[in-house]
Amino acid sequence: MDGLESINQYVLDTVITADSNLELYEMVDRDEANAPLIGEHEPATFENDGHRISQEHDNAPPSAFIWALTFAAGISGLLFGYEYNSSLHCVPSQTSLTVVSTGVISSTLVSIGTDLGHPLNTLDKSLITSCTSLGALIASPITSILADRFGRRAIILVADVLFIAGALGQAVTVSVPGMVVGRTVVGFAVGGASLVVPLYISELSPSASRGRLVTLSILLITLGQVVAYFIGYMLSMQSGGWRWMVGLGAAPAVLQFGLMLVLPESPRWLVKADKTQEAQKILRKVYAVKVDTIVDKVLRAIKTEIAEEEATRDDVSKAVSGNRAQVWLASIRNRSAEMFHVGMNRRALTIACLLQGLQQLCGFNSLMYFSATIFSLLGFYSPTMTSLSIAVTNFICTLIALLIIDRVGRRRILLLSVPVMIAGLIACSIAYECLGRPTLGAEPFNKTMDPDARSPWAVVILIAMIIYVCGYAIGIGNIAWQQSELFPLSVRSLGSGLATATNWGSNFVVGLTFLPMMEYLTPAWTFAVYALVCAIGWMCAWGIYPETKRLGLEDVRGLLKDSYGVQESLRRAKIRDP
Ligand SMILES: O[C@H]1[C@H](O)[C@@H](O)[C@H](O)[C@@H](O)[C@H]1O
Repeated sequence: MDGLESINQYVLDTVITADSNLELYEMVDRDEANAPLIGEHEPATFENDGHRISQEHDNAPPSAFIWALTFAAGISGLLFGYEYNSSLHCVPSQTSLTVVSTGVISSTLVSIGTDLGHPLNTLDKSLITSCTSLGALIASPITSILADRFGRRAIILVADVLFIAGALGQAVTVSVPGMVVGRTVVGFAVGGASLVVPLYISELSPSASRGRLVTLSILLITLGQVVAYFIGYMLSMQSGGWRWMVGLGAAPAVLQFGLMLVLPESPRWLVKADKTQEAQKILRKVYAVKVDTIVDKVLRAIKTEIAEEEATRDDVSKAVSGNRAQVWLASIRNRSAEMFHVGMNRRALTIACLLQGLQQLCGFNSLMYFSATIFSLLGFYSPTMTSLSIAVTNFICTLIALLIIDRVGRRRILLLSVPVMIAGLIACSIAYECLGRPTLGAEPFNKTMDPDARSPWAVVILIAMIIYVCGYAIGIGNIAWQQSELFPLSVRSLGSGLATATNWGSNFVVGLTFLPMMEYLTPAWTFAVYALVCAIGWMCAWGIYPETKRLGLEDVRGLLKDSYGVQESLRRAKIRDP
């Protein structure tokens, strides 16, 4: 047995023979902290008993407790999808493109009309539709800091209160400023929840089902979007139906608030907050085990990670003194410095921002929100139903992603699905071109087509859009939200917050540029630009996104220590999944 093997053996022995007595963890000293963790750094560990233990556990299905917890936390996703979509159903968009289509059956299902004191002008409409994304953009980095200080669960509870206040505020408002305030409050809730829910779920999930469980919360976003269509459609005949539409968002938030009161905090956050006993209790429920071997292993890995982080922090940052606020501010400064100065954290941030940027800059949301308009311009009899097919496809394909993500792997799914998106976009672009510029080109882009004169190319566009949505939903639509697993505990919340802000920032940019691009660049070129964005994103992901399926959260950082670890991750994935 050489030196390395004996260290591994030592680690294994400690893990295998450890009883549940937590004093063991108080013994984590520097030497132990330096030893490679099971599954980390050294390939040899994958062939020994440690791997067997972890595989046995890995293959066990997630416990009923963790499914229930994920559903409860995922209600935020439902709210995110529903609330975000509902404003787009209530407010006609600001350009002639939609104004014309409202005359047909438009994406504007339940219109505000003059209910806010006067007919909405362009500025009102822009403010109402954009303040939610802006609120989310501001809230996500701030929330990331608060989630470290107060815990993940506390943030979900606060987000629920904001969802309720924002939804009710919008439902009763009689003025445009009131609506803008309501939507901004909802934006804060969406920003906070979209960051913290995947973070909370990934910190609670067993490694082997982490991908699936995080994807469940994304599935609920897509369900929220479908529900928004249905409710909008059902309320479209009633005057003031929009008030019900936005106000209904409060109901799931009340339910989630109640559920979250009885659900536990993230065990990783608890260990960091020196509440190891509590963390151990939660992990036992998560893994549904009577014997503590796996629970001990996970706890030990978390403790070791924290010990390693402490050891690498310089003395100046450790020696912060002053009142509580000063210490807190200093710790935020230190964490930000750690985020950007430590290579492994910087690499994690680059990957996470790349994926979130790609998720939005590929144009998906604008295409989805304006699909009814586009379909009415293309001469479909029922554009609302046609665009509902897009939302339903998004939901079904996210469900497929949920079923395969932990088996096929994030990287592989992403690299296979982005080309499908590109194919769909190029087909859309060509079909628009073939449809002929005089009808849908730069000048009369907003001219509605007579259904009887509908060209077969319109059907090609519908099919191509569905292909694009399939690629999106199976891949980047949910893979970007696996972001939290890339970061070590000390910067996990901050890193996820910055990546989430990249998502909302890009969402905002696409929202602003989509319609001008459609009008001035023509639809064909707009689709071509999105295809180019996807191609660039694919190349970057191919170069820097490692495979993380089934790796423990504490193991992922080992991959990014000295490089992006793509080759190493593929080698490990092969060993884990021969
Ligand atoms: O992951 C979600 C999901 O794919 C939604 O359908 C989309 O609207 C969101 O922007 C995205 O973040």
